Amino acid sequence: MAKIISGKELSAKLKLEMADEVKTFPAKYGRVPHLVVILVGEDPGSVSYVTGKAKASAEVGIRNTTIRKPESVTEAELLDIIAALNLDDEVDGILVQLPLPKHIDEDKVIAAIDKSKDVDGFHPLNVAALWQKQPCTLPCTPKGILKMLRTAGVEIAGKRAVVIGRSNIVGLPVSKLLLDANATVTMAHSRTRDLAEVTRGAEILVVAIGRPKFVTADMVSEGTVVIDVGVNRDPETGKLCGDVDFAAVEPKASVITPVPGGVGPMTICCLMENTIECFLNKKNRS
Ligand SMILES: Nc1nc(=O)c2c([nH]1)NC[C@@H]1CN(c3ccc(C(=O)N[C@@H](CCC(=O)O)C(=O)O)cc3)C=[N+]21
Repeated sequence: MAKIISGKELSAKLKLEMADEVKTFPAKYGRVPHLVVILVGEDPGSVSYVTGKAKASAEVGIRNTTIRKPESVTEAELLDIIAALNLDDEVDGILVQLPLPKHIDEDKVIAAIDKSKDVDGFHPLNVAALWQKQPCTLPCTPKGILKMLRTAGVEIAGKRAVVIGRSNIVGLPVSKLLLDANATVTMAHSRTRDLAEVTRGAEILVVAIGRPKFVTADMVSEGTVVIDVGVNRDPETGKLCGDVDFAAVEPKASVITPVPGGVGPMTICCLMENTIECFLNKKNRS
């Protein structure tokens, strides 16, 4: 039987702690932190995530503005909105929900956000700072994963960690954080030969490839710590499921995260934390 790390419970506890802190801000700083989320289009997944972010903001006492634009919005219009938010002293965090429609250059939009308001940690200057071990805003999902590992008492130093997936938002940064925590990190992906052989060597396995129930019991060794970053629809049941076949893998794992209720809520929790950090950095600069 594995120990199941509940991201839902951990994030609830952390949000309460943040709410206590945010309560003290109006007296100290004259206002609470303000997060602006930009949502383009009507994708039900994106709408649901953005709703989750607004709900968490309310719980923590963070002011949340969601700007909704139609799928047809132009890149220029989006860049104008970001430029105005960059200049607005009452805005601490800017998040552009991804993915964006194909006619918009995502990299250009992310780079347009002021680094000091980049609560996602996606800006090239934040990415560079992460890889140079300089102070930076950490991307929310990798940050949440490390928090879960620490809370569960998982020792990282010296361990063999395997990360499946090499995206800018999860695979690459979580690999870097594990490396900084002194794990020996293998970055595996869709083109890795003998993937099961590689994953069987993992003591910590982080899965972020976006394929429902991709990791099966034969790919995991007894006692492995399994972190499931997937948010997929099960093609058979239509229910939310991870990249890991939880029912099959859980009995072999020592520690495992569920979907839903695992990494997802921690991602949102870290977004709240990053918004508070950006707010405090600004207040301490002025
Ligand atoms: N600029 C940007 N920043 C992001 O952080 C970002 C993004 N774009 N685009 C999409 C991905 C995905 N993501 C999730 C956040 C929370 C849950 C989450 O809380 N999931 C719940 C279930 C939610 C449900 O029921 O649909 C859970 O796992 O328990 C999932 C996925 C953030 N992302």
